[in-house]
Amino acid sequence: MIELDDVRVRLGQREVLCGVTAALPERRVGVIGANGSGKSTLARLLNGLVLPTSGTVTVLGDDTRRHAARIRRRVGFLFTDPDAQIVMPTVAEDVAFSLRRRKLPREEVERRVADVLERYGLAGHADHPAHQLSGGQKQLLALCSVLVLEPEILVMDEPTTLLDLRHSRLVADVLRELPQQVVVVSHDLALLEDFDRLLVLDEGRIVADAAPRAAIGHYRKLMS
Ligand SMILES: Nc1ncnc2c1ncn2[C@@H]1O[C@H](COP(=O)(O)OP(=O)(O)OP(=O)(O)O)[C@@H](O)[C@H]1O
Repeated sequence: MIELDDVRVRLGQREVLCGVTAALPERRVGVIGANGSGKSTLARLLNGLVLPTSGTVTVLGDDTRRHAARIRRRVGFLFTDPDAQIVMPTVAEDVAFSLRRRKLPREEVERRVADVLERYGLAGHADHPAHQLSGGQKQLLALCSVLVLEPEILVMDEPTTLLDLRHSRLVADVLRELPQQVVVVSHDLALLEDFDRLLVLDEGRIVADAAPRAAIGHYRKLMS
């Protein structure tokens, strides 16, 4: 469960979020809105990467201001730019690196890494240099590196930007099947159309909060 209570975020001179309140128990929540409306900032609030200037963000019962480390362990975050997330030379090493703090036996790490790479179509690239993957493959690798940790909540900031139609569908299928709660910021309306709930942001405020059809209708009107 995620709860935002009158959250304001000021970055520099700018009020980026201006009093956002929402309780989000649904399994799949999407966030849409114009460029610069505050979507990424909202996403980053959910794992404590951004702290509210005022108001509170409560995730899995913890206030992000007080329990940032614990929240970061429980909330996986996928950035738009996978290069920001790739840290090791090869694909398999990069996924294994995510597990370094779990102190698992080497065979267990290898098994989990192989499983997740197989699941997302990267098994054939396990020993390839991570930076030589295509943009879409890098995005899948970043997803593997987050999911291997089995986070309780997954937050994704524009996860399909670099993906072709086939891989976008793969991500949509993954999101449909993942047991954990997911919050996805996206301009890819097709990805979100069967979500449980969509928030529409405009100039730092929630201007619509509804099922996808109604929320996307509101967003289209806003953009026309
Ligand atoms: N560190 C910062 N300092 C000052 N302003 C910032 C900072 N980070 C973001 N902003 C501003 O906050 C506003 C909201 O940014 P945010 O990235 O949350 O929007 P967004 O809805 O995700 O946009 P997009 O769809 O373009 O990714 C923008 O006007 C941006 O310029």
